[in-house]
Amino acid sequence: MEEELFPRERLQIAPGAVHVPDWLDAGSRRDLLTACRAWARPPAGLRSVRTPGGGTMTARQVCLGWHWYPYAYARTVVDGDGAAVKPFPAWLGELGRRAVADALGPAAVAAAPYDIALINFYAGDARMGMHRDADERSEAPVVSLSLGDTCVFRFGNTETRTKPYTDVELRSGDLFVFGGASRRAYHGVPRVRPGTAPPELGLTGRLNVTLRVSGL
Ligand SMILES: O=C(O)CCC(=O)C(=O)O
Ligand SMILES: [Fe+2]
Repeated sequence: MEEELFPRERLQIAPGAVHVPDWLDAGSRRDLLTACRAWARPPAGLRSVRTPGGGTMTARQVCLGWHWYPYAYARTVVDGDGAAVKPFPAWLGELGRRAVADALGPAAVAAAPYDIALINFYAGDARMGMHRDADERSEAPVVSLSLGDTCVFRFGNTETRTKPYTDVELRSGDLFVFGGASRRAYHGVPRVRPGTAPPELGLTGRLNVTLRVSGL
């Protein structure tokens, strides 16, 4: 890996929202990618998400534990092949709890276990519009892990899709956690930088895994 001219430092972007660069070690990045490739296979595999307005999200998605579709959760892929959603593995929940403890401190770790993963795959210049993660009943922090291409992650406020917001570069191996006062903040991915994935990982494109507590 290329040396950074200045090491990237962990940064609180807003109260309860923290970016931790290079949180995943090399082995964990490889293991998570291998797992994502298996989860992407049918049944209940990677799919394009259609929105009620008639659009299609440019990032493709696969879910674990609960299936997300605009704008609710189900146990089967109700807007796809109808198959049962793949189980949410215990090791992923443990990773989520460790991430929250590292980013926000042990007191921020939710009592309820993580039970949802949404895995988004951004090919080429796919992106994601400003939105809130609002279909979970739990206020537990959302844990976001990134692999592959670098993106611009826009983290805003709880009131509007517009300014004020902060743009953060998320790179392969980075962790971003948002909970507390930031749990319902608008956020999105205005741009991915194609071709920026570190070659040693062997991923073309960008993967983002968010872990959530459903409260369902
Ligand atoms: O890809 C990302 O970094 C964000 C994904 C996201 O906001 C979501 O899945 O709700
Ligand atoms: Fe989100």
